[in-house]
Amino acid sequence: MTASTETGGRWNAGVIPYTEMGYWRPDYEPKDTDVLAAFRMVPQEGVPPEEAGAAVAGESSTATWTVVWTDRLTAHDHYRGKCYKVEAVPGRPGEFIAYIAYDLDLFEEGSIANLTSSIIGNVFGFKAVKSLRLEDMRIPPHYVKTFQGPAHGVVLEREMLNKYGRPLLGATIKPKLGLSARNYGRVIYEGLRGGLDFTKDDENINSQPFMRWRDRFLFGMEAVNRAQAETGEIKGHYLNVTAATMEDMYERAEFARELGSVIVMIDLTVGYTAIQSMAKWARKNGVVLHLHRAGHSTYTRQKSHGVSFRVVSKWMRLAGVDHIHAGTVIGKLEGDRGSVLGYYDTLRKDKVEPDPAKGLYFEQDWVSMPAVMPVASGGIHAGQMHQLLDLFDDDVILQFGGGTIGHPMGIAAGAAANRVALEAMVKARNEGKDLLREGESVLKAAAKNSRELDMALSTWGDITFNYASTDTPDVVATPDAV
Ligand SMILES: O=C(COP(=O)(O)O)[C@H](O)[C@H](O)COP(=O)(O)O
Ligand SMILES: [Mg+2]
Repeated sequence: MTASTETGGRWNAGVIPYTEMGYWRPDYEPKDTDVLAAFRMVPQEGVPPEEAGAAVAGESSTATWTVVWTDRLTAHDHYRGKCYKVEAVPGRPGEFIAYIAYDLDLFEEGSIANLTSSIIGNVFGFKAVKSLRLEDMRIPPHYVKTFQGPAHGVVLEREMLNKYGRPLLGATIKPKLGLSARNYGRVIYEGLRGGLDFTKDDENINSQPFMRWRDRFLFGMEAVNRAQAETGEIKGHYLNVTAATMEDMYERAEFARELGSVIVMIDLTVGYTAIQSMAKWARKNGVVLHLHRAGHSTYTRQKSHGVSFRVVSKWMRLAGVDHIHAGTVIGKLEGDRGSVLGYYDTLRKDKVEPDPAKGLYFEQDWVSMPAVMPVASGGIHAGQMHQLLDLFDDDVILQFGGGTIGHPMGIAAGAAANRVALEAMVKARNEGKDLLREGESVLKAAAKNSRELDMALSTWGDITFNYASTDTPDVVATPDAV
């Protein structure tokens, strides 16, 4: 391979191509213990795809831009990332998928920070590629087993809550910012007594001048306790403990636990190490850990550059969260059906098969690591209950912020509308009804006995966020069958 030295200086003119440094290995058979990655790449003009793939493999493992004296002081072939296949993406000229295998020895056990510093450390700024997207990874069981995984997981969470056989219901308190702690507590109480299982702080509620965290926790837990006493059900409010330092986060989480909260919340913005620390704290203290994926769209939304959310989902299951926002398909935020269902499979199944329609490139065996409860949230309402149950089945939290707190009859009525719609739909599903064909009539029949649901349907029944579907589906490449 000499083409990359003939590119007039655009890429590595005059230096040894990565293909010749041992990073292009079409003969290589990935081992069961290898970490595998599928990168979508658009090579720079004049850079052959094999050279671009080899460059990505090199920079994400051992290489620098030239051969160094010290290479031979290591078991170099063992440590090199190996690009073993490059495939053109059908119908997308100039786009390729590079498959790279990394030996397990390249990674520290149980560390997302270390895994990501390797795989996405420098390569996304590399001149060999115009753009690069990490589409999927295969984490071998040997590496999976070095992570704690979800603090509790779906099965244990249901035991803690004593709630089975249906999705859980939640709501994000709105307006996002500005409520005083006492009024905030009132909204929580109304939502929970009306029929929700959970209410939730929003991603940007931390400890602002209008409501400090301690007051939010006190009024919030008073509301939870009152609603529990009244309904006889276990309820929770996700107390967001996101803060500037680990010390602050631990202090807030400890206080939440002392007040008897079953759940605390963090944002993805706190970083991988902080997430892993909080997952350990959550398991040790018997408190469910909710993760809001705040900030993810900055690098997950573009289809040609960044990191797919299916990879972030994998990292977060390893890191140990119990809940993660994973999309709605039919709500206000982007996410095509195939890809979103792929995220849900990644979070919930024990063995995930490769599936091009869901953007899943590799088989992923979680070797009994507990499942993460996905959260469908963002612009959904009671009128979509049949679609939501059909899409996501039982192990999901359906979260309605505006769709509870915007109800014309009040917050408790908004919560009741969601609970009635959900229970009617679960019953219909259990009786064998086809949710997509018969769901709307089931909802209308249930609304005859519920003024709250009737009002929700007449207020929001016709709302569909069609503009969400203008996003390009996230699925185009042929998946690898390893
Ligand atoms: O505040 C909301 C939803 O409010 P509402 O229900 O009023 O639209 C959440 O932050 C979004 O769900 C985040 O998005 P995602 O869940 O996709 O990460
Ligand atoms: Mg929000």
